[in-house]
Amino acid sequence: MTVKIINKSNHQLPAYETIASAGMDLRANLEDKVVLSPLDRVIVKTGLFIELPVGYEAQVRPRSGLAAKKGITVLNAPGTIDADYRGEIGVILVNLSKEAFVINDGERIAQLVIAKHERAEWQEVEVLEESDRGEGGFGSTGV
Ligand SMILES: O=c1ccn([C@H]2C[C@H](O)[C@@H](COP(=O)(O)OP(=O)(O)OP(=O)(O)O)O2)c(=O)[nH]1
Repeated sequence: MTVKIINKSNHQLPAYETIASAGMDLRANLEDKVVLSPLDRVIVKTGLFIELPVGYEAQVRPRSGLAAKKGITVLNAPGTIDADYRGEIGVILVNLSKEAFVINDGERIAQLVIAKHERAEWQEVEVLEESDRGEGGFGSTGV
């Protein structure tokens, strides 16, 4: 599929032909580096703006390497980019390690996955059909 994108960042988009993975890496678009203290969070701008067709969303997901090696993840993962959003894509990073983390301009901080989603037409009713599980949840079957 084709998705319109405006790139106001200092960095080039990856060439489509070279992307075999589900996610396109998102790079930090910063004038100065940002120091993220332990348990601190920050919205990192990407300089990217997209226009998705209705029925699609984009998900901002963590990178496993940053998470495993540095304890850096996306706080609201997966962040949702709505089809009608025309603003700049931001990444909410949180530092779950015990050391400060430096985010440099151009650093690959997250990845963006385009996904189709259902559009539900909510049918308001008084009763829901019974099921084996019923209202049990949150560990009702044991830990
Ligand atoms: O990680 C994210 C999450 C959201 N957004 C942008 C795109 C999205 O379409 C918009 C709103 O996101 P969301 O619906 O998650 O935010 P909200 O807290 O419900 O705010 P709003 O009242 O703006 O909908 O913010 C991002 O740039 N990055």
